[in-house]
Amino acid sequence: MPDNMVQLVNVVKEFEDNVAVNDLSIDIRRGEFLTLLGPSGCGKTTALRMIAGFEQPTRGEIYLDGENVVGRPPYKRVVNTVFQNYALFPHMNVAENIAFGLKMKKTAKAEINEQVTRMLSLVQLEAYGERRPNQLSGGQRQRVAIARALATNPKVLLLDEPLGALDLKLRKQMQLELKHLQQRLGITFIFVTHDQEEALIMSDRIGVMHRGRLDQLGTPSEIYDKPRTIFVADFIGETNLFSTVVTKWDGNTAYVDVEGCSVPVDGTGLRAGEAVTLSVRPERIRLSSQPEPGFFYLQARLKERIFVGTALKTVLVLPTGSEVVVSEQALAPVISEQDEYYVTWNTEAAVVIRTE
Ligand SMILES: Nc1ncnc2c1ncn2[C@@H]1O[C@H](COP(=O)(O)OP(=O)(O)OP(=O)(O)O)[C@@H](O)[C@H]1O
Repeated sequence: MPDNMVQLVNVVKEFEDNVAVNDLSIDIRRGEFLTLLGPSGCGKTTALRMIAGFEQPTRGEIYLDGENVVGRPPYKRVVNTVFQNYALFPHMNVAENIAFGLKMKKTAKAEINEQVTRMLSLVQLEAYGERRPNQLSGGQRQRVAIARALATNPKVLLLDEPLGALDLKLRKQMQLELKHLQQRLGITFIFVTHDQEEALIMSDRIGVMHRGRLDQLGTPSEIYDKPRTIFVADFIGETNLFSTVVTKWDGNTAYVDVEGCSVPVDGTGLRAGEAVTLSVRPERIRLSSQPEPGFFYLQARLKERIFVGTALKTVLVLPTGSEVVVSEQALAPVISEQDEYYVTWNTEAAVVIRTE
């Protein structure tokens, strides 16, 4: 049994003169919750539709459970899809909706009934079998859509922005529900979203897509803490980017110039004269009213302080006019309000991104 449940090998999808997916290679493990994350138009839905069989790749191969499925229609693949708009049949009740795929497969009636009961209980809708979709809330409809997709026992469930139509509170609740459901079932989920927080919360691994390509594949903490491209650093969470040059290198530590100040960074793989970008998360920057002894500092002018519930965000302006954002826990002792501040950070807080 291959370890990888889904494999895309150099997959390209062209629509007339538009390249929607560009040389995408990705291995998705058995039982994994993998999210394809990226802004609108980056190609994530097209990638999912090719795995489902609704689109065929222009070039490249797609393997499901070890078998090349290019050219095979959706109903002959071991996958099922849940869409954002539920796509439930309005004239059928919940139980009939869930039974639909099994009926098409000519499953025996007793077995269908058993499976429908199992699925209703899985999504906690035991009492709703007789209802029509228009008698359900948005969250309940989406649970029916998930139950319907799981009823035929697919090896892979594909989910295309399935929580997009729900309000924020319900969406957060469903994120955890779906994650727990996936853990209980142990089947592979491939989830598509443009919401980075949703991806961080739910996924075992995230593939960040940008202009049809996979920019980075990693665990949520790898993607957040060690972004490999400027796009990933900027798209996931909030960050401060400083584009700079390595001025000095002594083996372990390199020094880069930020606003005329020599700032130490991890020197691994760098060389003097190389152009790099530093990414420093707002919560990793320290703000003080005096320079901290033993640390480099950048002097900055206060622009505004914004209270965002759990955090206090401070926007400062550096001498060259660029801005830096610092985020502190709202409960942390607030230093007195003044016009000038000093900002610094620990060496390991700055992620060095090599500029290509
Ligand atoms: N059937 C099609 N014909 C022509 N172009 C298409 C077709 N489907 C998608 N595209 C184009 O391919 C690119 C990728 O689209 P895709 O829907 O995969 O992006 P996405 O990342 O899922 O975006 P969204 O979140 O907005 O759905 C876009 O430029 C889109 O316009």
